[in-house]
Amino acid sequence: MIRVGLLGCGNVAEVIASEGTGINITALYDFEHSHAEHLKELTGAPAFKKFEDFLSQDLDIVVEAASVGAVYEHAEDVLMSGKDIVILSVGALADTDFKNRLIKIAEEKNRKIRIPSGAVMGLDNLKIGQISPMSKVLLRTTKSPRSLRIETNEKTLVFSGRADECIKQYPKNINVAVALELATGHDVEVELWADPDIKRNMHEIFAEGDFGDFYLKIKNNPCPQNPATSYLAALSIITLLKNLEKPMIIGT
Ligand SMILES: NC(=O)C1=CN([C@@H]2O[C@H](COP(=O)(O)OP(=O)(O)OC[C@H]3O[C@@H](n4cnc5c(N)ncnc54)[C@H](OP(=O)(O)O)[C@@H]3O)[C@@H](O)[C@H]2O)C=CC1
Ligand SMILES: O=C([O-])CC(=O)C(=O)O
Repeated sequence: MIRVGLLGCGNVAEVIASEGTGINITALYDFEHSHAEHLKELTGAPAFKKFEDFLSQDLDIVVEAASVGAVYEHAEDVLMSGKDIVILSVGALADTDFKNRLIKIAEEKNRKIRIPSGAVMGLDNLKIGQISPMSKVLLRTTKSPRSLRIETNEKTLVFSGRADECIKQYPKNINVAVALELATGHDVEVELWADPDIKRNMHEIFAEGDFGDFYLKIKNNPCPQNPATSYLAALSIITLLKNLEKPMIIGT
C-alpha cells in the first residue's frame, strides 16, 4: 500500500485524513506543529517537527497541501529524496525556471510530479491544448470578500490579467489558474471577482480552439475551516491517491 506523507496539515489535509478511507498516511509535517499533532490524533501517523526527519521516513509520495512557499521550500528535496510529489499549491509552478528545475529532477530520479485537478473539473480533456491549438483560455473566479481578505459591499473585480501575476497577489486563492495553464499549455487570462452575496467558490472556464469551444461553471462548497479553499480540492487529492494503483485509468 502506497505510503503517503502529508506536507501541510491544515484544512485540506484534515479532510484527506478524516475522509480518505484506505489511504495509508504514514508521516506528518507542518511548520505549525500543533496542526500536525492534531492530524496525528486522527491518523495515528507520527508528526515531525523537522522537515528532514519527515522526509527521511519510508514514503512513496508526499502530498503538499500547505502553501506556494512550501512548494518552493521543499519540492526539490522531496524529489531528490526519490519520492513522488502531489502539488496542490501549484501556483509555485508559474515560475517557469522553478518548474523546469523540478521537472529535470523528476526525470533524473524517475519520479512523478502530480498536479491534482483541485478545485475545478475539466482539466483532463483540456490537456488537448498541448497538442491542438487553443485561441483563448479564460478563468473567471468569484469568491467571498472574506476568502480574498478584502472588504467590499458590492461585487468587485479585484484582478484582471495574467495567471502568473494573479497568483503572486492571491497565492491562496487562484492556484487553479496555474493548473489550467499547465494543463492546456496556453496562457490563461484571469478575472477574479469578490462578491459579498456569493456563498460558494465559483470558477468559470471559457476555452476556444480547433476542438470547438468550452464553458464550465462550478460552484464549490467551501471548506468549513478555510472558506478560500473548496472542499472539492481535498476530494480531488483523495481520488488521485486512490487511483494511483488501479489498473484502469479514466480520463485523458
Ligand atoms: N490547486 C487548487 O485547485 C487548490 C489549491 N489550494 C491550495 O492548497 C493549499 C492548502 O490549502 P488549505 O489546506 O486550505 O490551507 P491551510 O492554510 O488550511 O493549511 C495549510 C497548512 O500548511 C501550513 N504551511 C504553510 N506553509 C508551510 C510551509 N512552508 N511548511 C510547512 N507547513 C506550511 C500552514 O500553516 P499556517 O497555518 O501556520 O500557515 C497550514 O497549517 C493552499 O496553498 C491553497 O491555496 C487550495 C484549494 C484548491
Ligand atoms: O479552492 C478553490 O476554489 C481555489 C483555490 O483556493 C485556489 O485555486 O487556490
